[in-house]
Amino acid sequence: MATTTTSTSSLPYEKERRIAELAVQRAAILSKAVYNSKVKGTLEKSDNSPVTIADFGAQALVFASLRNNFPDDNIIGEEDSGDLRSNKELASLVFKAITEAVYSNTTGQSSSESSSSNELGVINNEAEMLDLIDKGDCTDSGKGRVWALDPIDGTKGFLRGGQYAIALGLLVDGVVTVGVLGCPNLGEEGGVLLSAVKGQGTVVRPLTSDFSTLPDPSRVTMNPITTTSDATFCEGVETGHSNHNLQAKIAAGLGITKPSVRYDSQAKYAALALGEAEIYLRLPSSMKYEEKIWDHAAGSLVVEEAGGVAFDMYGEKLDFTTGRTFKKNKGVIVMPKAIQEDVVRVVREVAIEVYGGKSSL
Ligand SMILES: Nc1ncnc2c1ncn2[C@@H]1O[C@H](COP(=O)(O)OS(=O)(=O)O)[C@@H](OP(=O)(O)O)[C@H]1O
Ligand SMILES: [Mg+2]
Ligand SMILES: [Mg+2]
Ligand SMILES: [Mg+2]
Repeated sequence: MATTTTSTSSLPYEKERRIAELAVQRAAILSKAVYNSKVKGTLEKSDNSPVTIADFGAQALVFASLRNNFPDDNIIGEEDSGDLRSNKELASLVFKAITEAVYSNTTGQSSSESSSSNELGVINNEAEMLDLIDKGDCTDSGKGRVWALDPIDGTKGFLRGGQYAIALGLLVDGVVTVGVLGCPNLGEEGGVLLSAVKGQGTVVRPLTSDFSTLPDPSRVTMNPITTTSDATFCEGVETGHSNHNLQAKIAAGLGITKPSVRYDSQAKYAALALGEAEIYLRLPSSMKYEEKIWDHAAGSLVVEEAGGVAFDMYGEKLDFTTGRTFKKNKGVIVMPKAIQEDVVRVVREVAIEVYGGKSSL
């Protein structure tokens, strides 16, 4: 990892970055508390994917911070309160988890929390929590300021003690302008918090258990490789989310022989920004699946500001203007700028051969 210390001064989107970092850090503290408790409250959603107390609680906490500081902004969030309104017992467990992890005196964090809780927003009761969770129902991502939140990305990874991320991005007229990724199981003990503002680079800090503190940032840049055969892939763990056989074919085309790093969630983007790997490939297992914008907003900016690019599998820019899901993109490839031509050429050829051209979308 290449790091240099940066200094802070008044910059565009400074407040957005700071509030987003603190909000993600607070949600990370909650997620760790849920992981360490016996009750995870896991439910299966209609698409057969899991959701837990940590997903609902993190969404409520981050939205409390956004509503408190940027009340006019729109929000897109992965979760809604439907499953909690029909399961009062689970709703109470989510509120209890938030209260114990964030507001209770027993955590030893109450003094720092009380000084920052006004700024980060307080959730007073269960009804307020349920209403907050539903603030993420925006469907238009293309105009004005819209936050995109994945409260727990990689819920399966979270449940098995693997990688997961709390991912928050701010779109301004459909362009990702601020991106924050909290990765509690990545890098150093306690995890890392990465953030980027468009045009200002990417920084990393340790995630702390102190609600009001952001440790000093260090600048991060992707590994400056210039030859594809020097690259390591970062791939998903879940075989159903990405076509790993095709990825092997692409590896051969690029001369890549090193074993892939396998992580759940947007921790893959973080791994690239931190120099643990160089190429992230996500080829669709089904052309019917539309990628969610909250699975890529924060991560794509974190990588781009560290010297990379994020495209679809046809080598075109990710278009975040199409609502809650990508309608004009299939598959995602991420790499350092220096090798983008070679990677795009090889992936595009395979994509056209296997899935058909872009006109088939
Ligand atoms: N079929 C299919 N194809 C592609 N993606 C899917 C699919 N089904 C689910 N999802 C989304 O994958 C998100 C988790 O992605 P991961 O990066 O952790 O998966 S993987 O490890 O790379 O396979 C996961 O995010 P979370 O629900 O936040 O965990 C889903 O939004
Ligand atoms: Mg999910
Ligand atoms: Mg996700
Ligand atoms: Mg999620």
